[in-house]
Amino acid sequence: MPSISSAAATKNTTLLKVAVRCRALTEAERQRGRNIVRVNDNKEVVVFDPDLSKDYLDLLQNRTKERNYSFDYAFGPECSNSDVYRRCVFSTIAGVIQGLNATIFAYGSTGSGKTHTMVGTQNDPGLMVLSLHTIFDFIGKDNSPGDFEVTCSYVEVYNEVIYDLLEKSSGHLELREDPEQGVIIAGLRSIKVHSADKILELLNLGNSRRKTESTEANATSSRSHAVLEITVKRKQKSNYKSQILKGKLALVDLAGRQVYQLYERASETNSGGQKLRDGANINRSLLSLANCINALGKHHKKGLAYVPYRNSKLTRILKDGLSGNSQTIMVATISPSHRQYHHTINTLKYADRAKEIRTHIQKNFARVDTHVSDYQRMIDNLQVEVCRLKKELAEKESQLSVKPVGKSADDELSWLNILSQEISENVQERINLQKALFELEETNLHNRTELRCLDEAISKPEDIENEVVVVKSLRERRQVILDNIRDNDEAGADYQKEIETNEKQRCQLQEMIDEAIKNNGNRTYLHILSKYRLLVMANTELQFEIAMRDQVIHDQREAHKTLWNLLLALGVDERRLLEHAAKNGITVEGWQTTSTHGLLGRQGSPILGHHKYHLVSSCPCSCQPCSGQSCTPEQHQKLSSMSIPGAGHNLADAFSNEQHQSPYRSVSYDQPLPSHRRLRANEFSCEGTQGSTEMDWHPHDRHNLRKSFPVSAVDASLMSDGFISAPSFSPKRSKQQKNAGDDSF
Ligand SMILES: Nc1ncnc2c1ncn2[C@@H]1O[C@H](COP(=O)(O)OP(=O)(O)OP(=O)(O)O)[C@@H](O)[C@H]1O
Repeated sequence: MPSISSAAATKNTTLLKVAVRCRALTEAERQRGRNIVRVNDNKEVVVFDPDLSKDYLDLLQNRTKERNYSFDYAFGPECSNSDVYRRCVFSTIAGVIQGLNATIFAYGSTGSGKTHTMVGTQNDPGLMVLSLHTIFDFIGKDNSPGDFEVTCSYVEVYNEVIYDLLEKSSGHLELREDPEQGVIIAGLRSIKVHSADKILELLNLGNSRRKTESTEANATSSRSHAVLEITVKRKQKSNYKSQILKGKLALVDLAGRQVYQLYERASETNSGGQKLRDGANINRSLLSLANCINALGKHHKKGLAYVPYRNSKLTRILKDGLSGNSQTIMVATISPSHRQYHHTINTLKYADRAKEIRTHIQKNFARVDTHVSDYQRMIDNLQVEVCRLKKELAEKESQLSVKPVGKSADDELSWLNILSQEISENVQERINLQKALFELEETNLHNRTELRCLDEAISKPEDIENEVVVVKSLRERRQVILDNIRDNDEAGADYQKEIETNEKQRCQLQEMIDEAIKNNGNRTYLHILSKYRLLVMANTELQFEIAMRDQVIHDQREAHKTLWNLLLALGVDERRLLEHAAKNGITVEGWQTTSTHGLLGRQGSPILGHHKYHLVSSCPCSCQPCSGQSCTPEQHQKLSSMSIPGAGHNLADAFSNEQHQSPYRSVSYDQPLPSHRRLRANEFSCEGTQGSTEMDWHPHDRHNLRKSFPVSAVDASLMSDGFISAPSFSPKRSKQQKNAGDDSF
């Protein structure tokens, strides 16, 4: 399975581009209000005080609510969608053809013009439509050798559930994390397209399925967030190599409602019932987005603040666009009406903060990775097995002669469906919360390290001459770090509470199942039900393991690349290095000693041989700064002995430094485990899963995985009764996993 990875070329850090677009007053607004927004010089936005009684003196004495902002671009009511596109989007789309990622999202209050900007109308097509035309224009004009493949997907996030807008009746889709591709939506259909017209057809189809509602502020207010993703793959072949460049464009139209709808006056929405639930979920996403923008905005000014991507599906989907590999453009839309003053200022405030957000851009190249594909295959097989069991279950249900007492077959089946869905959501939520805690700990680990360094520097400042000034600035930084640690700890405590709630919910579901089994005479039926349920959980667990394992592999690959580049930069004699490596039983694949070019310009990153990979990744060795325990003396000896000529480092140090970047490993080396991550031995009592889920992880990671998936008493009793077997991981799988584990740990 070819996997796409970012090229080894240096990452270019870039700032988020922010454009503000002010539409004209609508007819209704004109009747009841007046214009208080002015756009100057295509960059500046002035919002006047809506209170006309304020005068020049108030302005001088800073008593007015007039506000002034400047952005990368500003567009007034006279500008069309194509003006916005030409000036601030077009150049970014060109990059997508070259293998770069881009994200464009519209942000603003309800009725401010997000959908108009992103989707547009027949006469004034929006950014989605214009971008697609550009992509196909570029492809049509491209004369360089290589084939293009364009695919597209379109999803909506409604009530914190993801639906495929290109499927007639899409089920719930789940998010999965891949360290190389970022967050991906599992099971999402990606359709190959050959022309812009075809995508536009799909876009229209998807838009017709999108959930909208009529509000006072907007007759067709979007109730869901929509994400259109276009992927452009370009296969390049030459005599010597073939590679795939992959650019990705995400175009996002956020749902209506205000970020701060909680404070919104009732007169503006008059919504109730189901609408309130939608509103709460829309707000959850928008609030999370606003919180992420806040955290990212201060990230570069301040210390390491935790960015709460995990708090909503939307922010998880947008994570790459907000801080990863993407050139991102935010189009903040505002209304000029004086009645919208607070919404306008709120939007502009976030747009202003977003100007500080940094992302990086680098080209994405494909490479073949059999290691990950093995796992992918396992998941696929499990999914096939789940489908088969589902079918079997449905057939069994229809044939059942003995129905559960007091319930019709239909009732029973829908009960099963609801329960399965709830169990799946419960597990997903727990995984998400556990990951959030991992990340929080990682962030605070960095903060605490910096705090220690600052304390040392404050106690003995090196710059004696400027001591007062230096110590003052160190103290300020110290305070920022302390604030971040406190904020992160608070967020951690919240996640902890959520995990407890989630556990309680799991127990309730368990009780419901226990009850049903007690009252039900049909054991064959229960056999299938329970096996099905276990398989679903096993499948989810595998996905979690894969995500974590991939993360570690990814970090190690990065470490390898860095190390080899470092060696070359230091002028190491390649031949001597290879000889030395060979003497130590280390093989380096994909390395041609005759070449005089830099390593990564030649064949991509060399893949280290099996033995070496094992050594490197299992080496949280005792040399500084690592202080782990799992490196054997021989392994450590081998790594330490590989000193780099002319440099005061050795390989072990170089790898150790990189290793600390893995969010799943570093916490466990030198920090005591927080209470929520400690093993409770009796939770992992399922005989059947032992061995099958045994992984070569750091023990703490393994414990966490197991803690996330305690096997139920019901399953255990059914197993002991011989009615069900353990989650069906085959011995082959165990072996594969073990080998893979050896490979990477
Ligand atoms: N720049 C513009 N030029 C002309 N009309 C516009 C412009 N922006 C918005 N409108 C009109 O204003 C109304 C509301 O716009 P739109 O539906 O795009 O808002 P929205 O921000 O997407 O709202 P919601 O968040 O509620 O979905 C629509 O009738 C739209 O046609």
